[in-house]
Amino acid sequence: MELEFAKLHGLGNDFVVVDDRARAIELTGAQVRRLCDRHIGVGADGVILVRPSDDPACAAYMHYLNADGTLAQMCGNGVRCFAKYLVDRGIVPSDARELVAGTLSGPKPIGFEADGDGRLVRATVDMGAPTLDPAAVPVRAAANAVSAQGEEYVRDAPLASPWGTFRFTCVSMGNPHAVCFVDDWGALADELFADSSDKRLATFDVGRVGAFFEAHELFPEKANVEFATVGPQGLAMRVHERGCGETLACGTGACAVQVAASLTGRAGCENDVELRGGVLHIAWGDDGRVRMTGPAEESFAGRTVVA
Ligand SMILES: N[C@H](CCC[C@H](N)C(=O)O)C(=O)O
Repeated sequence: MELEFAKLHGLGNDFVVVDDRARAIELTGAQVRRLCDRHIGVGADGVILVRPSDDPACAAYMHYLNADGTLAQMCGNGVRCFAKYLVDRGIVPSDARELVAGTLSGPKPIGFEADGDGRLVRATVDMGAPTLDPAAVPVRAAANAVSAQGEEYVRDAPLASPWGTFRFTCVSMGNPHAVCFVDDWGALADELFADSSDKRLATFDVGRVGAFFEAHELFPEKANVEFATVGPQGLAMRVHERGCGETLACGTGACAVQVAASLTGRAGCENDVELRGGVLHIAWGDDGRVRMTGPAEESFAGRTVVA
């Protein structure tokens, strides 16, 4: 099958975007994996199919597939790229300055800035309210689920691993996240985010450690795994994504880190979140909704064949 595609990214979290408004494309897991392969395919962290929405309020529907071919409920960087795809191609007028994206985790209102050529530059996505109920994240209830603001959630749950015990706070942004703050690791926190040649950095492989917890029995639908720290400039994180591996950025992950930092008293409700690919601004509002602001860029467009 021949596919026309556009390659877009949000802070280096990159996607193959395909216009499927004709609702004519069904990709197998093998086809998605081939498209995302960085040697024999286009190369990406995921595939976005732009589909018609059943909801008249939505400009279109984002069907998101991870690089391993699995379906995901939401993609924060992806939905900004999805909006850019719609605006840059005139599917949504650039002077509209807002649109609603349909997603598996519900409609997401998006406000955007366009440049003089009518191309989307930055967007603020209303990601909705986080879900903390363990059964809904989902995460198997852990002994240390604590009540906070009348809610039960999994807070700093200790999980053993070959590399030591990590404590996770579990949040859903439509998709499951396990957030570990390394602030109590002292020096390792700095090395985790520095390009240190220190041997401990070599042994602490975010991808390897993340993969261990991604598939942990505590997470029935697996989990996106974030390692974060709190600094004077705000929050910093690295992420191992479910169905993908370590990525340069993760929008829902940055939202989950912000929520977990606030819940556990480590930070206020609005921060810059530094990722390897750049900075997102995340605000958890008084209305309980999380808003994410960041860029979206198009790298190239092309045509490819998937068997
Ligand atoms: N791997 C995620 C989906 C992509 C999320 C990420 N790319 C983002 O920007 O939110 C999952 O399986 O839930």
